[in-house]
Amino acid sequence: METIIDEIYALEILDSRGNPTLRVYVELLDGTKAYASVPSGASTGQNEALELRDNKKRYGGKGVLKAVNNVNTTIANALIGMDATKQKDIDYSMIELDGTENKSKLGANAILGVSMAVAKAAAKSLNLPLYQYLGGTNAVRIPVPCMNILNGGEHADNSVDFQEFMLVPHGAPTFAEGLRYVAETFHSLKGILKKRKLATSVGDEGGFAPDCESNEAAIELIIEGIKKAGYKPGKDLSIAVDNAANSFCTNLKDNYNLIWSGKGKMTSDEIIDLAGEWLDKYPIILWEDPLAEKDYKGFKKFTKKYGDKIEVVGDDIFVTNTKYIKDGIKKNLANSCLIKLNQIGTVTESIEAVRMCRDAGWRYFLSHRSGETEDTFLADFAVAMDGGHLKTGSACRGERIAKYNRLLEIEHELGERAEYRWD
Ligand SMILES: O=C(O)[C@@H](CO)OP(=O)(O)O
Ligand SMILES: [Mg+2]
Repeated sequence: METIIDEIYALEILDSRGNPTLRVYVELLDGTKAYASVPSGASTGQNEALELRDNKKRYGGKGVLKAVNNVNTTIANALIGMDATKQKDIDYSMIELDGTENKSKLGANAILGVSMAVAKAAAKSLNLPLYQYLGGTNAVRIPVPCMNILNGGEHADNSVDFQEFMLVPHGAPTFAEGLRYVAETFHSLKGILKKRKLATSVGDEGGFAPDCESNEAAIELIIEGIKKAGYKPGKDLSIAVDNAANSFCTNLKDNYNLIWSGKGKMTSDEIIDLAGEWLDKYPIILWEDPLAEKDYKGFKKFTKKYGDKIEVVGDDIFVTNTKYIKDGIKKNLANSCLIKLNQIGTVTESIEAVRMCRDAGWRYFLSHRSGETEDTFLADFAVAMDGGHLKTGSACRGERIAKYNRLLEIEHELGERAEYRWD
């Protein structure tokens, strides 16, 4: 059969932070070639699948030659001869081959690279765009681009504790227009920052990283930017926040310390109340990781209080793992889950996580990592998963723009059939 895997090998390449990652190449018997590159996070959940690093001198211990070797030997030996269109069989063969709970033997980075490259090769061989191969003929919804416009926390060295402030162009008629709304606002915010003599340098995901007097000051700047660009906050564009609360919680449970903004120590209840004040004042429609990953009590309370009004997304708490999502659904810890392919390590398991959310009536939010490459797999995957929104950084970094540009291409290709809506 033509879609039989004939060759698999990996290379060590660099990601957007200048750290090593893997690119995996797959070749099929019919001569089809495809490759995929693996992203990497900075603010990670404790239960994420393991990213295998070399711990040697080169690249300060961050090399991935062990993972490359695992692809070139163990994984290649097992998968060559298998049918690339049998994604589930391929992914579960690797899971079995690894045999650990968190993919620590072969490395989730090694496994994911192969998983994505196999999907790309199969789609190419069948002459289907990747989004259609993975999502079927109904994969026509282009996700609302939640563009990260201001960075803090572990993604920037400024005085903002909350990691991400995103613009959500839900009032736009199409993806292309939505992208224009957010890119124009990005530039208008730049103008405001310049005028105030605030830094216009950017964080890891390309959002601005100025020193702000407080977290509130950051959000006020964004609202000013929206208005200056000629849009109505709450109508054309709203705001999404990712606290990434793990990064300012000393015990991952209930001991918060907002160092940079000077707010200092806060309890879980105080964070929840602060969010309530913000929700009264600002057009926020989505809040990710408002609390740390072990703060189940806080998450539950937050969702009970605000879950009717906004999308409450769990990232570090669920790590794209059905084991934790299932528990979260049972306990009503959130009403949405972030989906990051490398948190779990295979395409199949990411699809299973999406399916579990859908079955429970939850939303799911497709996401890049703060360390990325120019790979556009995520754009196609987001359309295939039909979740309606994705986050993949700002308007000024190539590795993020590659995904947005791919979505423009998909919208163009779908023409009249393309859909764009928030709900
Ligand atoms: O916290 C997050 O949601 C992500 C992506 O924005 O960051 P990182 O990849 O560093 O975990
Ligand atoms: Mg997050």
